Amino acid sequence: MNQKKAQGNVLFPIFLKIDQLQVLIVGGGNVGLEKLEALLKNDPNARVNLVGISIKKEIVDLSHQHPNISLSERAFQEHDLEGVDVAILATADRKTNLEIKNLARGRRILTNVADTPDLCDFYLGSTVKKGDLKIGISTNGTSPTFAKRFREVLEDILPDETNALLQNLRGIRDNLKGNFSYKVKKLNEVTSSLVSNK
Ligand SMILES: C[C@@]1(CC(=O)O)c2cc3[nH]c(cc4nc(cc5[nH]c(cc(n2)[C@H]1CCC(=O)O)[C@@](C)(CC(=O)O)[C@@H]5CCC(=O)O)C(CC(=O)O)=C4CCC(=O)O)c(CCC(=O)O)c3CC(=O)O
Ligand SMILES: NC(=O)C1=CN([C@@H]2O[C@H](COP(=O)(O)OP(=O)(O)OC[C@H]3O[C@@H](n4cnc5c(N)ncnc54)[C@H](O)[C@@H]3O)[C@@H](O)[C@H]2O)C=CC1
Repeated sequence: MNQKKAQGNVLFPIFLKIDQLQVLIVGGGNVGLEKLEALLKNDPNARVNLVGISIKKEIVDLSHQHPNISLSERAFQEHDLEGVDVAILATADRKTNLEIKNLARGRRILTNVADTPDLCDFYLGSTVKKGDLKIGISTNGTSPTFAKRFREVLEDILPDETNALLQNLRGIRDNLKGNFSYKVKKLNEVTSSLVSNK
């Protein structure tokens, strides 16, 4: 058995500011569209350039609604990687994906190759959002369908007031005077009822 699978999920989660980073998507088909939608669902101001020999109408429509999306309807060219922080490869051609992945690696660009876990530097996850709260779900590539279903469960059970609670806590946090450990103690006190009524 693969050593990584034996250890469980060793992926390190981070939350990216994709309105400040430049994302490249290569491929303008169904998967390119899905990945673009995933980015825009998280941040409508995501900065994305999408390159595809042909580009689906739905992608063109999205680009009209989002000022930070640019489209290049042509084959990928190496200069498309200039200034790119994160790349998502979604052409239907494994060889093309591999070639672009190697060029991206040479530039130390973090790359996701749809459908090809072996070539990915990172995986996309399912995400749940309630105002300022965001939960990322990863199954280590084991079952994206589980990630999707679990997202739906969390979306159902998290009350809409979750964000109001977060904002109240922000208000308390902003008004607390004192050193770090005092603040931790106070914030633990006011939130203790969230965990003690089991
Ligand atoms: C490794 C990973 C790499 C990556 O793409 O980043 C990957 C890989 C693969 N996906 C495949 C298939 C499907 N992927 C989905 C859906 C999602 N896939 C996503 C992420 C990931 N998919 C990464 C791991 C995430 C994790 O750790 O769980 C989500 C979470 C995020 C997103 O893509 O935005 C999004 C749900 C978003 C949501 O709704 O919340 C569905 C379900 C559906 O569409 O309804 C199916 C069909 C059913 C099935 O196969 O399960 C296949 C086989 C392809 C084939 O057989 O041809 C592979 C390749 C392989 O496993 O070898
Ligand atoms: N991980 C995932 O979630 C999934 C991944 N996939 C895989 O993703 C790949 C793409 O699938 P689809 O979008 O459905 O295919 P598609 O055929 O609809 O789209 C492929 C796109 O890539 C473009 N393309 C091809 N060569 C190119 C090049 N050299 N430069 C720029 N653009 C180029 C085409 O013009 C087209 O827009 C397939 O290999 C599929 O198996 C499929 C389903 C799920």
